[in-house]
Amino acid sequence: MSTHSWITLPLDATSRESLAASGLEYRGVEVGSAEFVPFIRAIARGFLDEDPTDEQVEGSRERVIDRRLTGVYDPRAADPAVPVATIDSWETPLSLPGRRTIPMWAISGVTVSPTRRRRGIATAMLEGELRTASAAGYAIAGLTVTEATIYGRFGFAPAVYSTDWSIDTRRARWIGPSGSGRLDAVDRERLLAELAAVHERVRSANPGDVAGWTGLWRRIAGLAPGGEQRKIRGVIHSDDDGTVRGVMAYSIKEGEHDFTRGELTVSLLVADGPDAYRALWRFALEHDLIATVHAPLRSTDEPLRWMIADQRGATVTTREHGWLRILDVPAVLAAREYSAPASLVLRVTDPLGFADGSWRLEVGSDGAAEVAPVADAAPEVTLSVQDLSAIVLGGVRVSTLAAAGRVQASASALRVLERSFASADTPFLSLWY
Ligand SMILES: CC(=O)SCCNC(=O)CCNC(=O)[C@H](O)C(C)(C)COP(=O)(O)OP(=O)(O)OC[C@H]1O[C@@H](n2cnc3c(N)ncnc32)[C@H](O)[C@@H]1OP(=O)(O)O
Repeated sequence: MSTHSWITLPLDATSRESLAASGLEYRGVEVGSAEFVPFIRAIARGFLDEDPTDEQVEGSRERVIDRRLTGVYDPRAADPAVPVATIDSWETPLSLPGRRTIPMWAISGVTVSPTRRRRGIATAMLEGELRTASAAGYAIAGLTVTEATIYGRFGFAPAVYSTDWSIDTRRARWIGPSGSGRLDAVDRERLLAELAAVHERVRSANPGDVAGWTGLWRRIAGLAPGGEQRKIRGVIHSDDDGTVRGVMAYSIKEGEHDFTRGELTVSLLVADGPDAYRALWRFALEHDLIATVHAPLRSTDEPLRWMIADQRGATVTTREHGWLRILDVPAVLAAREYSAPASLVLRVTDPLGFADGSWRLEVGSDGAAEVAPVADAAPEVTLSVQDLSAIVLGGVRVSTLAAAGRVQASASALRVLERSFASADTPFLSLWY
């Protein structure tokens, strides 16, 4: 059984009391306990999934083995063993500009029963998570979302955007350079191992990325129970020395009335270097009988755009994806690397208090920052914790937020902040967590 320190942290007393005032119990759930099965069934109900089979419930033990599971129970409910609300959380390294990482409090599995919605249960759980994380010394929290309307009120903001690609293969036509190395089809067990290994090697170069986990790799590799897992196929790219440099999990939908109109969906493509990146994309785009390639959750800055003859052959939609919430301003700002010197006082507003205050940011020519609270200096930049969380990876420009009326600063302060916060690596999060 897992013994990670975050799993055994006490439940937040304020949330426990506020839920108790409504007759609800706030309880931790152990993965090995009898409460686990109804907990997983409640999550499935909350996410509008089918009621999971026993095999799927068992499979999900591995998915959440490292997580802190918390349920809200109503003793008067028809079945009081089924929580009326769920949430799970765990520590994961968050990649920051400069190939640094910081421990992040990741949150997932937020559901409230449709019979108990809009009574403040999610608020109690989320504020409880933030207080627990902050008290335990976590400087930042993060999540990916079902709806972009839920988490702003808790201080979260999108810091990583993603793109979904739909490529007409004949029109787009591959014109990229060929690289060295070779491609091999692999079975799903090997696919799982290579997805985990290559992603682990490259994630620090992608600000906003987090560590994967076994249950995730099993699902992406087609080894989780249920669904259309047997459709998943895998291909790896090895360099001339035989080292695996890239891996792609994909599935194919056969053309129904015309065999040449098949569709290939890239569920995950991870490349450690340009040769693997090129070879895997070329494999997808030049696959026989494939008219359309779908690739969700790609970067906003894919070199692929420049490797096709007709950029309009690819329909690319952009969406917010990775949401962050700063809890400790000095710790987060000092953890990343900066692109240019800066000396500014930032006034950060935070209705929940964690990040509220005035902070002097001093960035030296070495790209390192020192951050300290200041009591009496006039702020040069005033922004909310949401806005600071949005810009912290360098993927959202502070001048964009200022133009949107969200950040107040002089033009010169904005320029300094923007140059300093720019990241050489584009933020990229290829996973849902
Ligand atoms: C990280 C993740 O797990 S993302 C997954 C989120 N979960 C889902 O999408 C599953 C389906 N939805 C649900 O289970 C619930 O509707 C939840 C969890 C989103 C919200 O739970 P509730 O207990 O109803 O939220 P709660 O009552 O605390 O609402 C707090 C505030 O958020 C607002 N709110 C809640 N849900 C939404 C929403 N989906 N869109 C917009 N506003 C919302 C409420 O109106 C309320 O606003 P107010 O404070 O101004 O009155």
